[in-house]
Amino acid sequence: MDIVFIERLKIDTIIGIYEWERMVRQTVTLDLEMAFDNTAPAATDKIEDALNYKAVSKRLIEFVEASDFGLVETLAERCAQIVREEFGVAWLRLRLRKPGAVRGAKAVGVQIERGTRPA
Ligand SMILES: Nc1nc2c(c(=O)[nH]1)N=C([C@H](O)[C@@H](O)CO)CN2
Repeated sequence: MDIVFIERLKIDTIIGIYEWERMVRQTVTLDLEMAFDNTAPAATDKIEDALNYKAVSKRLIEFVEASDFGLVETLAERCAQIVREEFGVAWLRLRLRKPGAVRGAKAVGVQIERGTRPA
């Protein structure tokens, strides 16, 4: 199985369950591993045949910047849904970090896997 990945995509958004968190934008980061058969783009050298990581990144930035969820779980789930449905990704692993949310921790967050992992 091939993977196309995006590492530490930084996005500012409204996220959090506390009152103060509804009033300031905080940074989250996204790591994505997306299953994709890269044999076609490798053979044609055409971006149309590839899973375009720039296009995925732009779409997620647009979505996350406009969102205002309470839980990181909800935001992660919605991002995974967009990638799977709009970019035809059969399986993905997504890690959403919220740096600085807990004193003493470098980051907190969630990691989810969705879809069926190809052989
Ligand atoms: N499992 C979760 N726990 C917590 C979340 C969350 O989104 N998922 N959020 C918070 C607060 O918003 C926190 O990030 C502020 O410090 C607490 N626990």
